[in-house]
Amino acid sequence: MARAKIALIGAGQIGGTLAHLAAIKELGDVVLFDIAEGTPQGKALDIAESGPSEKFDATLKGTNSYSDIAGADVCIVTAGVPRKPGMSRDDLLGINLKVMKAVGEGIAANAPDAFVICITNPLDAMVWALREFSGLPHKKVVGMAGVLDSARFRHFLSLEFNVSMKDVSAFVLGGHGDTMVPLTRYSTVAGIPLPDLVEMNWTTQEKLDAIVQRTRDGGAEIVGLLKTGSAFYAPATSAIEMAEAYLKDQRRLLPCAAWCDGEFGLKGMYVGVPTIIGANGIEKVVNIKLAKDEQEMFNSSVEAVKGLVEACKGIDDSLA
Ligand SMILES: NC(=O)C1=CN([C@@H]2O[C@H](COP(=O)(O)OP(=O)(O)OC[C@H]3O[C@@H](n4cnc5c(N)ncnc54)[C@H](O)[C@@H]3O)[C@@H](O)[C@H]2O)C=CC1
Ligand SMILES: O=C([O-])CC(=O)C(=O)O
Repeated sequence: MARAKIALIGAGQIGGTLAHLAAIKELGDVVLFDIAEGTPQGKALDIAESGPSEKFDATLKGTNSYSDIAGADVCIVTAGVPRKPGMSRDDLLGINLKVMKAVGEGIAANAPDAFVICITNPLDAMVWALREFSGLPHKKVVGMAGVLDSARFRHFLSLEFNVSMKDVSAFVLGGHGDTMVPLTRYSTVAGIPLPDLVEMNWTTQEKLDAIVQRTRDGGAEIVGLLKTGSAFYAPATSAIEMAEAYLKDQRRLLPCAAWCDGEFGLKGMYVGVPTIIGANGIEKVVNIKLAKDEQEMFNSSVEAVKGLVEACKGIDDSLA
């Protein structure tokens, strides 16, 4: 069987890391696309030259031409601009919206059957705009954020409980911004929900609240440390987890920014919810029951995302 083709739109920090991970995991042949001349070609060659040591079978091609992504099975979009210290993700909306238009049209013309994973910020509004510009089916266009936010939550919890990250599961829903909703009730250590662990005196409510806040601020913490850009290793790993679920029809249950039309009482919008990813893309949005306080937090996150989508419509008439 021919290898899968993975197109990476944007060959910056995340794009390069995605290419490296896709090759090492032998998910398929990789095409790195960017408007910057030389960058995708240089990164593709550099990663290809790691192949003899790493012993992977995958070709890597860098390009500035959309025609090279023709027939891609998966497109992962990181094209655009990251934030710097002092900025919010929402400050990127105007500049990255224009990028989504070009990328959406490029994917529609060259890889209309692909499963498209958007990473560009502000995530929930950008995945919505990318879907609108590309015209691809909603179940084939999804945003990466919940896997990353949940991974950060899991990491911080594993430090607090001094247990393996493998035994910590967590769910972060809502928009990928300050209003994201880490769900403590649905997060566990080896199946034991976090509120029970507080009752067992394994941690305190204050410590748990601080971990929840650190999770919400997880992106900004890294931006503050790096100063010149934002996180890229964990974001790339998270998107690869989603791409692998699609390519291998794993039916993973992962939190993603997915199109909700009826689920969670929403009428046609993208926001972070639990999904099943398999060979058809988003196979299902898993409509979990939220407690009153969780629903209130989710509602305010939904309102924040709706505000960003309205802002996109105000900038680009074709989206209105
Ligand atoms: N959803 C999430 O959880 C996360 C989202 N991000 C976002 O991902 C995006 C990318 O981050 P990095 O890779 O660190 O940025 P980067 O600046 O290293 O790379 C972005 C690349 O996009 C390219 N680019 C710009 N306009 C383009 C266009 N029209 N077509 C093709 N390529 C274009 C640039 O030349 C650059 O190489 C940012 O918007 C960032 O905020 C970052 C981390 C997590
Ligand atoms: O914080 C940022 O700007 C990048 C991002 O979305 C993250 O790392 O969660």
